[in-house]
Amino acid sequence: MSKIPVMEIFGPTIQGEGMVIGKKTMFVRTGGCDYKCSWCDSSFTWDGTGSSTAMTAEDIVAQLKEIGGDQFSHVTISGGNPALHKGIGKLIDLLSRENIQTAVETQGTFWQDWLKEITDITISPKPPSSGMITDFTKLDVFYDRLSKEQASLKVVVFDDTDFAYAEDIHLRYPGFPFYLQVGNEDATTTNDQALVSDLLEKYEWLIDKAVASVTMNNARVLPQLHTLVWGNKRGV
Ligand SMILES: C[S@@+](CC[C@H](N)C(=O)[O-])C[C@H]1O[C@@H](n2cnc3c(N)ncnc32)[C@H](O)[C@@H]1O
Ligand SMILES: Nc1nc2[nH]cc(C(=O)O)c2c(=O)[nH]1
Ligand code: SF4
Ligand SMILES: [Mg+2]
Repeated sequence: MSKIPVMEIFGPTIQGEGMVIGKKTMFVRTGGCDYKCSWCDSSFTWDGTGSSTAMTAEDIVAQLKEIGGDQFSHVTISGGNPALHKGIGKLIDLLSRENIQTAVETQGTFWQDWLKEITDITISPKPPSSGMITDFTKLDVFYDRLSKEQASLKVVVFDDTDFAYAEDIHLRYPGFPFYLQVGNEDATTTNDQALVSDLLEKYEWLIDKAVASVTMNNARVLPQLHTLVWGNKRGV
């Protein structure tokens, strides 16, 4: 049986980003990533500063229940890149048997067949400011294999170059619902007041960019809601 490296399990909280923003959900955060985004807000999953526990799918379900009780019916799997782990297929299976819906956050660099069984898939290709290079042949696979009802694209934007990249992504994959997300430039500060005021300013900037762009006529522009509420706190 293939175990899953788990960094943290938390919730219930609300999904703070993307296609199911506001939805009550539990989170399972896996360890390991094939990217190293310059601004990653979860770098402890891959830079050696955090530690993971190898868990079976059954262990994870048991811990979700221990922490969340019966106060949840949706589980979001994030990371790191959860799509590195084959064993998540079993977890999806166990959760769906209990009528618990699932969501995944991934950058779209690795395919797993279990992705087809996920209710809400957020694919988040990375713009130039991340320092990562997009392999479009890999993203094409996601576009071809996933239904337009279950998946969406979300691009985090820090500057004008990122916005132009977001336009390219949206134009290349017009069938997927498209989300723009405000980038958090300081994912370590504990000065919540300054952070929130800065993020709201960036949100207004991103709204203005989207409003002025014909390409973005069908896009949704979102903040990271959890950051506005809890700042950079972990496990919320
Ligand atoms: C931590 S990642 C984990 C999942 C997967 N590796 C990915 O990037 O899609 C979850 C989401 O947080 C976003 N994110 C990471 N750092 C961020 C930051 N500093 N500001 C805004 N969003 C960020 C990512 O783009 C992604 O959409
Ligand atoms: N509330 C909340 N919403 C989130 N949406 C995506 C998250 C992530 O780190 O992947 C996240 C997170 O860590 N917390
Ligand atoms: S792909 Fe996701 S988890 Fe990996 S470094 Fe980038 S933002 Fe962080
Ligand atoms: Mg996060």
